[in-house]
Amino acid sequence: MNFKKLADKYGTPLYVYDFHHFENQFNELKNAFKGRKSIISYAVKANSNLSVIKKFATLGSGADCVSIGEVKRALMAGVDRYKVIFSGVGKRDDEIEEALKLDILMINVESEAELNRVADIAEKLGVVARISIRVNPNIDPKTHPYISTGLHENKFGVDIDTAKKMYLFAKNNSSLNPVGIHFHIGSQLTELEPIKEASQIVADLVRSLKAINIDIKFFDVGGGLGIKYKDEETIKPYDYAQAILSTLSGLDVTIVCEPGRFLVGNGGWFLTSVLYEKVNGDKRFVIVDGAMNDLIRPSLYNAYHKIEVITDKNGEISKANLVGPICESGDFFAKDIELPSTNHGDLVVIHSAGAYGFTMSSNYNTRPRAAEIAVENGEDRIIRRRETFEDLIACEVDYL
Ligand SMILES: Cc1ncc(COP(=O)(O)O)c(C=O)c1O
Ligand SMILES: N[C@@H](CCCC[NH3+])C(=O)O
Repeated sequence: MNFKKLADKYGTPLYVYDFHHFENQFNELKNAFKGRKSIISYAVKANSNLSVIKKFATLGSGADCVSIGEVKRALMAGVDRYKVIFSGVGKRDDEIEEALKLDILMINVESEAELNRVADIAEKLGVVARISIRVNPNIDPKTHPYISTGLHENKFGVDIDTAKKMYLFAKNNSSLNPVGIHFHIGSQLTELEPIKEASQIVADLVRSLKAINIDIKFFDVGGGLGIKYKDEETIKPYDYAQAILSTLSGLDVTIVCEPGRFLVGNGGWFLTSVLYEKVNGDKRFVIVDGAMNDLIRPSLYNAYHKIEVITDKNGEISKANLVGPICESGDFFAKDIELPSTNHGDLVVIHSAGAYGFTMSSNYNTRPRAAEIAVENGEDRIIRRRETFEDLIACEVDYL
């Protein structure tokens, strides 16, 4: 990837995506489930650019969505409505209503109270709601606490006993059709055992539901597959699939898998340019034109992203903090890392920025968000133009 050329052509800060990487990741995971009925439903939250979703749609992907906005993005991008799932602990009535009207595969319900709302809204509309229930298996996924979701202390899903009650309620309600079951224990998972354990617990629940004539068709294992940011041992898709399949003996279910980060994380880079260097006491800072509003993962999770500096200055390498222009001390991409001495305008490439990069960006400090570029078949094209000041104030009224 010629980052310098792309930065010169489109300016910085800039997100660059390699669509071939996305395709390879998708195919590797899909092939891991070969021979079994499976749907890969891309978790749109990881990178919701319409062109990215469209790329996955053309590969046959479904979409895992967490707002009606994401559902609409998925459908606009050409995802088959019968591969769209709508999850989330706090769906509004209007979101549930719209999802039912759009006739997507299933609404993934996360509480008894929500199930009642879905039933009432479906009845009012005169439709039958296909639902799945998100089970919280109380398994420690061994990841960052902010992105752990499968423990009872997390807000997601319901415990097994509540899930059973909900399935019985759904079975006896003519506006509900319980077609699926779901779990998702966390993100950036690098250990297989917790996934297998969770899958076993949920598969056992499917068996006990079968015994009372509740026939689950979609076994949704969530997302969470981790990627290599630094030197992590990651889970191989084949081993992942085998671990899940080993829990499903005797069950005729379609496996639904909702990866986000695995598909796009390492196919994205964030490009930013050096503005200045300075030294405060004995602390060296390299200040760039990108900031925490563009890529918040280091500030929010202390996440590691590999940093590469492209410079022809032949200076010394020394420790520095790589920081942005935002008025927060938490605005950094890396702290105390070895960086070469730089010139104004040198390019800094931040790796593994394809997932939860642009989608978590904001306009803090009235900073227009970066442009996004797709690279495919040796060609680059813009898939989101850089925001302007006018874009940022477009919704503001009554100020004159
Ligand atoms: C329900 C659900 N599915 C899928 C994902 C995608 O996760 P990841 O990007 O870790 O694959 C998430 C986010 O963690 C999620 O909450
Ligand atoms: N935003 C997180 C992942 C959250 C996954 C969504 N449930 C990250 O950047 O790692």
